[in-house]
Amino acid sequence: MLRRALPRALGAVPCPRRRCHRPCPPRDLAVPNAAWSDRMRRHYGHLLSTATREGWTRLPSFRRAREHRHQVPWLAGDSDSDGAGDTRLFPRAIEGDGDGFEFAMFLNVPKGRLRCLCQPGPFLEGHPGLAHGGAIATLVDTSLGTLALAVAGRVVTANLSIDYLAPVPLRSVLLLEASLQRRQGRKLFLGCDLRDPDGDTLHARATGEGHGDRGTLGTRGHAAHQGHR
Ligand SMILES: CCCCCCCCCC(=O)SCCNC(=O)CCNC(=O)[C@H](O)C(C)(C)COP(=O)(O)OP(=O)(O)OC[C@H]1O[C@@H](n2cnc3c(N)ncnc32)[C@H](O)[C@@H]1OP(=O)(O)O
Repeated sequence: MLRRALPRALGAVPCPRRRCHRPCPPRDLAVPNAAWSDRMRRHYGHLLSTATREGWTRLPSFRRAREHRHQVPWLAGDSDSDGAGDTRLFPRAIEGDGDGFEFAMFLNVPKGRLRCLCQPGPFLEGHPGLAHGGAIATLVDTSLGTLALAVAGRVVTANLSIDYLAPVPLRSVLLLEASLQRRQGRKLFLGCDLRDPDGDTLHARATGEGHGDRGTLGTRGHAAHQGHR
């Protein structure tokens, strides 16, 4: 009992597979794995190689929201409220490499932009062979949410609107390009396109609205984002 209680009391993360209760360092999931297609690897390599020169930062990505706290300390919610600690960040809930959402994000705060390279896996099926609309919405919400958090601090999604323009085949490669469009008080208005990075297909276009806490939005956001008002 002590073996289980002690790591939790110290804030250690139990092994996600529950095979042991030794602390596990969080694994960065936004890096190539065996399930990434050659196309996914090629685009990732290109984004990574040009990132620093063009002012983009690759964001690490972990299984649980709280594992992002050092990087995103203004995540809403209470990290103690998840009881036994067995939580998953929704787009990272499917554990098999390649089965769910494979994605890597690149952020450019001064420009108010985020890129998300993604490969939807077979467990995200809607119509046979095609990605579920809810899975696409998850990618959109996660991308717009991450951008909003980065530029403005503590923000939640108030509104999301998606035009689904062309079906997304499972295991395809997609590039989501998001940008902050404007700000109005505590509200952030964001938009994104989801495209085939090698072709002309625009799969989806979305807009989202994020709302900040009273008193939060405007301090961090003002400093980071004067150019986007
Ligand atoms: C590294 C890890 C990255 C993880 C990224 C994850 C990103 C995930 C992001 C999410 O999915 S967050 C989860 C989904 N969202 C929520 O759970 C939000 C739940 N809703 C709320 O908390 C509140 O309803 C909300 C903060 C959105 C609004 O509450 P307020 O108390 O600020 O609203 P209020 O009634 O005072 O209205 C303020 C203004 O907002 C407007 N408003 C309220 N709700 C709205 C709405 N839903 N859509 C658009 N506008 C809205 C309202 O009309 C009004 O406009 P005006 O100022 O012009 O009068």
